[in-house]
Amino acid sequence: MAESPTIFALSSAPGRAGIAVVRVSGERAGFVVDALAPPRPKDRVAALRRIRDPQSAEVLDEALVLFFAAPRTETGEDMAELHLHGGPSIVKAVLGVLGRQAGCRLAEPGEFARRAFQNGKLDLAQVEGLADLIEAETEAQRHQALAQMRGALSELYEGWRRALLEASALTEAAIDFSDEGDVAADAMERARTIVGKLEGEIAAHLDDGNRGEILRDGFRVVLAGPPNAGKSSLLNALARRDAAIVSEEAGTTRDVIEVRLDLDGLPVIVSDTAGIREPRGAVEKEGIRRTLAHARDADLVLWLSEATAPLVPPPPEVSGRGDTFFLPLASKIDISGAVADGRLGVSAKTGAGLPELVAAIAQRARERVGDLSAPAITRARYRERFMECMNSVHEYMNGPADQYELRAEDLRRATQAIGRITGRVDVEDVLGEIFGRFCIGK
Ligand SMILES: Nc1nc2c(ncn2[C@@H]2O[C@H](COP(=O)(O)OP(=O)(O)OP(=O)(O)O)[C@@H](O)[C@H]2O)c(=O)[nH]1
Ligand SMILES: [K+]
Ligand SMILES: [Mg+2]
Repeated sequence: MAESPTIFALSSAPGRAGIAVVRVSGERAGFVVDALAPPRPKDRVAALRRIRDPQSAEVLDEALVLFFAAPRTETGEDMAELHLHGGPSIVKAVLGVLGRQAGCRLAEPGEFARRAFQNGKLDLAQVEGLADLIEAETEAQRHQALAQMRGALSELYEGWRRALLEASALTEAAIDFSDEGDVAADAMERARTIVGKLEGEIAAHLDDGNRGEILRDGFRVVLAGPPNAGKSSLLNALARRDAAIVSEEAGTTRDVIEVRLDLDGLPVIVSDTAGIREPRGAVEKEGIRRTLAHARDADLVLWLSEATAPLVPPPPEVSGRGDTFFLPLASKIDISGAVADGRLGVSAKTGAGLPELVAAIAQRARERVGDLSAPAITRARYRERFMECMNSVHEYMNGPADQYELRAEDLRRATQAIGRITGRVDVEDVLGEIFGRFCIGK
């Protein structure tokens, strides 16, 4: 087999910085250090070295250099790190010299993680945990991503896959002993017990109120209500900046405007929307359509109307999904004073009621996300595979038990569906999609 190219990339953020870390991975990583920064440091020991262009002998920088021998490395290959001074021209020069070394080329996005996967260092669910960890903005997101990267989901899913393999072995035994009716029936009965237990566990995992995905992607709050209720003013007060245009003219907001907040470590996305009324013109009509579409998908709709006006009844898109998704608010209580009709009163102008509102949103988000330590589905990709798995499991449980071959096929499909999540089976098709979303150097 031809030697796979040695890859390199800037792994720290681009731009001016105190330090820039360039990583190298592959069979030639050690030779690269020998050529650019001799002598090669001892395995896993940092050493200060001059970085030179081996052709011109020009000194490019003085840097900390590390060499890590395979296989105890992140990618499973030989790796080197150059901790350069973080000037863009130094980084550019060093990357240029690396590109001229035999067998070396710039890494593609996600290629370090891809090699870690291919060398069995991480499975796919762990790789996706790593991607989430890099993206994490809040504490709870970081916890969830770190647990996933360290294998919390992988262990759970592998356990289920092993149980399915055990049931498969029993079903195969039934096929082998099909002319000994008792033995075959007994094996099928034991397999059925295993699959029945699994069915319950996966059903519970699927029926999680999307809490893992909400934590990963954010709890979606939509501000809606009649025009001029003060929605944009409230958004700005929550975001503590002028994110949306405010004016006394009804129908100011047309496009949906989103701000991301960190409430108690939970990611919350608040959207300001167009006021709902009989639209005047095509643009406002489209704005209202967008408001209603967002309200239907929201985890919580804040229905805002002025404190002095009685509660305007919300459209069914807003109220139809029940109280869990709906919180009525009374705005501008600096003018009217408190309200007595059960609405939570707020003033964007004075800030009155905002701490209570923030607490109420955080409370709802916490309820939806639930126990943060229990592993939850974090991606639609996993949910889809589990639905496939469950279809086959249902076939298995409900199909005639004495049709052993058909039941064995059900289990094969169920096992394969779970295997696709962690990358145990034919995964080439999903690899590009997953690793391509990483940035270069990861
Ligand atoms: N006194 C007082 N005035 C407010 C408050 N919030 C908003 N207003 C005023 O009410 C008017 C409408 O505010 P917006 O925030 O634009 O209302 P909106 O609901 O976004 O309006 P549309 O986008 O047109 O639907 C503006 O003149 C604001 O200054 C408040 O808490 N107190
Ligand atoms: K307005
Ligand atoms: Mg507005």
